[in-house]
Amino acid sequence: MTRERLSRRPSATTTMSRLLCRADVFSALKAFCRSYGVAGIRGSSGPPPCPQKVKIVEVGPRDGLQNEKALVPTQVKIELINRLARAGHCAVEVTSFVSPKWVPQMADHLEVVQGIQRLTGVSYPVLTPNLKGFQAAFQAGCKEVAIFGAASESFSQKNINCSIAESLRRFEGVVEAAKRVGVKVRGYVSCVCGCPYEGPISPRTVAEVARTMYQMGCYEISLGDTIGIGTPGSVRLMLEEVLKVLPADVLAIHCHDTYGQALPNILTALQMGVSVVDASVAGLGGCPYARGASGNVATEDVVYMLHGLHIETGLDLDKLIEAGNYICDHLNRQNMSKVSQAKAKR
Ligand SMILES: CC(C)(COP(=O)([O-])OP(=O)([O-])OC[C@H]1O[C@@H](n2cnc3c(N)ncnc32)[C@H](O)[C@@H]1OP(=O)([O-])[O-])[C@@H](O)C(=O)NCCC(=O)NCCSC(=O)C[C@@](C)(O)CC(=O)[O-]
Repeated sequence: MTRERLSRRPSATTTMSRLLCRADVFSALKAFCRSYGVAGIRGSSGPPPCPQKVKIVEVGPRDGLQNEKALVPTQVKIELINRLARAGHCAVEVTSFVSPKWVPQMADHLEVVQGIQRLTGVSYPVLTPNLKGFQAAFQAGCKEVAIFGAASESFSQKNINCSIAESLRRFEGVVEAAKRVGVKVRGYVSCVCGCPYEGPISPRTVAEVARTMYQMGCYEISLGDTIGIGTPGSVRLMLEEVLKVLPADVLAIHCHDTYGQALPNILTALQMGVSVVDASVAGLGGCPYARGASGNVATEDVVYMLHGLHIETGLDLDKLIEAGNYICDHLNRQNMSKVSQAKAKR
């Protein structure tokens, strides 16, 4: 070994202090992981139990656009949906068959479902709050619908103008009608980590509403942190309760990013066995009846994280970014995806 290389070697004391320093950081990380129940730091509790494949349900054209102030032209919505399907999505939620007085942005639901180019293997669910919405969606050729309930009484009243119990009665009618004609039904439960009107929501209520909707006949229950208030800690507590009554493989997680917690919350759900994630291209979104709700987690950011974890999504990130930029150009608004922003600067 040359003198120069020898002189670059750290002394035994330096090496020891570096190791000690690393040991401190490592045990701090392990303590953090234990207290927040995050597996995956080697030496704590083994490798992260994340699924190898994750299904992403793209909700941008519905959840993303329902809150836009200016009406988005129908042709732009159709082009967005087609681009999202071509990016590799297997599920794109396209619109809502709700009252146009309540959500004017979704009033063109019929034109949207009839205008899109349907790709084989892709499902195009729509929201239906009641039988009227279901019948219109079915007549328009929809093969999958979603009913949307809540774990908060106040939110249920504000969003669909009825109590939780009444909403469940209405949903029963929708699910029965759907079963008769072979239409698949997905269920949403909103406010699973908190409500904009009531504050904290009991995980037991979330579990109860989720179980009732599943037993009714929904094939999957999407748990919505409507105002993005959850943290990995509260998401874990909520999921622990839901997992007492439903298996992880019938659950999806639906996170808004109001407090910047969406990605860690999703990771927590994945580590608890959930393998379906709702996301919205370019981070569009918010609920018109949830004051303070910001956009959903950006699909591009979820895909970047999942691919970084070697988890398959079937999505082409570049095409997704192009779809996000396409809609942001039309809306004349900033793309909220951190990944798209970073790539734009390179
Ligand atoms: C549920 C209703 C209709 C009740 O609203 P209502 O006023 O109680 O309904 P109604 O039965 O008394 O009827 C009133 C009028 O609405 C019409 N109507 C009745 N039903 C329909 C229908 N399906 N489609 C079209 N029109 C309908 C009906 O025909 C009548 O028309 P009018 O006689 O006045 O001309 C209303 O509250 C509504 O449309 N709410 C939708 C709210 C909404 O879409 N919110 C956003 C989606 S939820 C969300 O974003 C959260 C989620 C899913 O992403 C997950 C998360 O983040 O947590």
